[in-house]
Amino acid sequence: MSGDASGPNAPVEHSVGDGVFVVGTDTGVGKTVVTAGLTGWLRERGRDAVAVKPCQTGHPPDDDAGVVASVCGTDDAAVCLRRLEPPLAPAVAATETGEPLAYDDIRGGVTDTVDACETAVVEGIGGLRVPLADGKEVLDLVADAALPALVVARSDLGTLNHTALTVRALRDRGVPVVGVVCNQYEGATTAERTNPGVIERMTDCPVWTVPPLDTTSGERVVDGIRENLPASLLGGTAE
Ligand SMILES: Nc1ncnc2c1ncn2[C@@H]1O[C@H](COP(=O)(O)OP(=O)(O)OP(=O)(O)O)[C@@H](O)[C@H]1O
Ligand SMILES: C[C@H](N)[C@H](N)CCCCCC(=O)O
Ligand SMILES: [Mg+2]
Repeated sequence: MSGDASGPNAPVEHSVGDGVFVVGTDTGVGKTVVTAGLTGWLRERGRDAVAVKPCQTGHPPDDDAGVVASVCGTDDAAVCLRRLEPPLAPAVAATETGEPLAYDDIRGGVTDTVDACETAVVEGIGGLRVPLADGKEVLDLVADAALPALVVARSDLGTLNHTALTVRALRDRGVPVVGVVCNQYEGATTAERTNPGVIERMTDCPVWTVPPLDTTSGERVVDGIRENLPASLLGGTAE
């Protein structure tokens, strides 16, 4: 694996078998693509895996649960607990529209869904410090969900800072970090090629790279996650 990243066969300290919170260093880094591919991979292994979007803003056109359902070929693979139209942080979107948005309702919906399925793949909203509701942020929901976190990051210059800050914030709240995915990795620059190894040394996390994928094909998205993340990540009797 180029970039000194951990290989697809690397052992992991934390698996996603009992659920995982897919968090990002920012909005638009690839949380949904990774969530969709991981959920599809778990389901093809026979796991009762369901992706959970706690609150979708910018809806429509943004529809992360719909993307996961399309990749997995079934609406049963994803659930969206709340939708808001403004393409903003949830707390800001709710203020703009005057709609009520209660943190306890969001947290309760997430924990209910986590309890109701074998493997919940919960996707964050933007990055960790995004205002969610009632003065709480996405990071509070991650901590309350009591799941390990998988961090999705950009691969290019600038990601060292964002990724190290994100991992530090998770660990300061006692959230185990499964690893880091450097997404849309092409290795086209010295920064890209060195970033995975530097992130591993900065965070003591395994780092995997996922290349640009054909996101028009659900199969290619699942293939792209299965081929670049370790099977040990799935936990249980992963082959
Ligand atoms: N590995 C990849 N290969 C090709 N395109 C990708 C890849 N990862 C993400 N994308 C594209 O980049 C854009 C942003 O990805 P995505 O929607 O997954 O980000 P996100 O972190 O979930 O964003 P948000 O914060 O809005 O939920 C999308 O158009 C997606 O199809
Ligand atoms: C609109 C789209 N659904 C995005 N996921 C919303 C992300 C809010 C990010 C807020 C911020 O960090 O400035
Ligand atoms: Mg998303």
